[in-house]
Amino acid sequence: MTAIECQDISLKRGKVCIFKDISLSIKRGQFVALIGHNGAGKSSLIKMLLGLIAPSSGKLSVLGNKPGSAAKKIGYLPENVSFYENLTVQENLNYFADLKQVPKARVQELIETLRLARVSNQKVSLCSKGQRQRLGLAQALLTNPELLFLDEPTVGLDPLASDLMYSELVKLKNSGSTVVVCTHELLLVEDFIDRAVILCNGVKVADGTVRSLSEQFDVPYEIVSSKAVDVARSDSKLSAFLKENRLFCPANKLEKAQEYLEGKYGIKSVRVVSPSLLDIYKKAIGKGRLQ
Ligand SMILES: Nc1ncnc2c1ncn2[C@@H]1O[C@H](COP(=O)(O)OP(=O)(O)OP(=O)(O)O)[C@@H](O)[C@H]1O
Repeated sequence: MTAIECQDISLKRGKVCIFKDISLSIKRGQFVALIGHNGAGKSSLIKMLLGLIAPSSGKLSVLGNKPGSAAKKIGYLPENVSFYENLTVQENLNYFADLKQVPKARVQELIETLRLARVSNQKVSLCSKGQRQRLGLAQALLTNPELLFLDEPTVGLDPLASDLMYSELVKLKNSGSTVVVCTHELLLVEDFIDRAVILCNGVKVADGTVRSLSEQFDVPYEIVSSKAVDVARSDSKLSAFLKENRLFCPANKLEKAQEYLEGKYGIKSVRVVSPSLLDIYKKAIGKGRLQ
């Protein structure tokens, strides 16, 4: 079952083409990062999937419906979330819970889970950035959404607060929901996602798992083993992978190289480090900018 299906969607504003011919299919239960440079079109794409803006051309469906028609099943944490500043954290959540016809017990549950209990009776105007973001997440999670969009949710958060946010998102994903997060924090997000979609100048330049993107953009894995580095120096099958005394192996040759190291040299269970999303991003964006 797909959560999001886009076919050749384009968005124009006047003469400006914000994005062009984007096709995207996201399965239910996937955790997807939408990444790209400033102005690449990420927020516009999310707004379109929420039904807040209409595409200029192309077809799209969200949870099997027209965007905007399954609002109760969809959560959204915008980039700049706003609240009733003179109401407390709890009063704000109660207000949104009433609007969305959600029982108050859910508000209490989220206050506990997202560690907002200490500030639940504090006015939002007095909340810190991190507390506001957690409140934003609580608001987005009120209906236990089947699909959740988050636009730069961890900007300005301390490392533990970011980690808490992503842990909650993984829990939501593990319960079967689809999570789409738009972010610049590649180092932070790479451990949590199933897949990355990279936009550049309004064009989708990459889409896949870290493994598949590593193959597509030729960003190698590293085999971290001093024994393997030693044997590679005098083995013509491995020496091409040596770079400054480190062993970098293309994704599509990784298993073969490991079998070879074990079979020929008895070097077992080497540590393998996958390429970072940042390295993949640099290559993908480099190619995208040349198009
Ligand atoms: N209503 C509009 N009219 C004209 N141009 C627009 C409009 N809305 C957005 N844009 C332009 O579309 C492009 C994409 O904007 P968008 O906010 O989607 O980018 P983004 O990838 O989310 O950027 P950032 O990472 O900076 O948040 C930008 O160049 C922006 O100036």
